[in-house]
Amino acid sequence: MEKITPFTINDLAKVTNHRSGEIKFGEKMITIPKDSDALDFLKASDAKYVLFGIPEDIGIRANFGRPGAASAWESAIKSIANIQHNRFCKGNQLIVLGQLEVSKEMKEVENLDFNDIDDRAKLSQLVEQIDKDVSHIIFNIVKLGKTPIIIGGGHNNSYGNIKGSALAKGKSVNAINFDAHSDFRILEGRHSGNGFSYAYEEGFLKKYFIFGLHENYTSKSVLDIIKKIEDRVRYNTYDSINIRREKEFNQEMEQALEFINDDFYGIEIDLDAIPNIACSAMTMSGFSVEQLRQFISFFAKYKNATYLHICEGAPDLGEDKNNHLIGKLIGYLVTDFIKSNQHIS
Ligand SMILES: N=CN[C@@H](CCC(=O)O)C(=O)O
Repeated sequence: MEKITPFTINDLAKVTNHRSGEIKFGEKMITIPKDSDALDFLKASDAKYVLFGIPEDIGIRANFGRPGAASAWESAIKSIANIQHNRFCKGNQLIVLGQLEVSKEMKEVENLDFNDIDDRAKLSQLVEQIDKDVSHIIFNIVKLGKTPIIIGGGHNNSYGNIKGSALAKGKSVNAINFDAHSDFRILEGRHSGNGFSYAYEEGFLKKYFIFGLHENYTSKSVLDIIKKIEDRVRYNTYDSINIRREKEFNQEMEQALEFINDDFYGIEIDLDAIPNIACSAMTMSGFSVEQLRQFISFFAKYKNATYLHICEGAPDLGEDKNNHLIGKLIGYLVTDFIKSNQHIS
């Protein structure tokens, strides 16, 4: 776990806005004490959820996307620290582990150009390095029986989440992905558009359900590939649910659950499925924030739910005056997950 920059009690105090008569998450969340071994501390702690940030957008750069997702972690932790600790949700269920140390890599990619073949190869190599670190950290958290809540970063990190979970569980795992895109693109070198196809190909991902694909942004070749493996990879489309109303949102969630709930599963949330959220692939059409919150609440309430990953939000691509909103949204999603999951032992 040497690639983690811990989030200290002082860091937490700095982002918590104290108000008399109120108790904020930042006053109750648990941090790893200085000089203590993170794994030993996690093992001894009663808290079930481990919050971990991945402040990178290298996978997005390697996918010809718009950088900015590296800023989501800072925005999210500031918002989460200021959620009220009360009877509905308690801050002391959360251990703030810290963030993946990627500052050197982020510096290295600053001037790389996707259109240059050598630069592109370099970007993919760095994504592979991040994959190793993420899978190692997720492996350790899941192995201890804890539930990681991961704030990205690009959707390339689905690979490390799935691999780490599979290694910890000793078998391949399932995933449900709330996303406008399949991220099941060809194995052309790692980037944010092929985390699931690499995890599938390498035997870490067993069954995969993509919830709410945007028909306009899914290629014929990906649709053809998925069709051939429909015993293991299924999807529905946003257009068929919310536009043409051929399918019903709640029934679709039930069907997706039936598909993935035969084993451990990860919950993957790509914020580019939600309209007007600053993201690399920002959209004006998609499921509402309420539908996303209901989705997380629904899939979190089963014992097979192994982790939550929220990614691709990019406050740095948003309006200056309201760049706290993505963090605030992530705060809602994190607490929706915990509220629904906390009763499972
Ligand atoms: N994680 C996002 N993946 C999408 C991005 C699409 C885009 O940049 O337009 C994909 O590769 O399909």
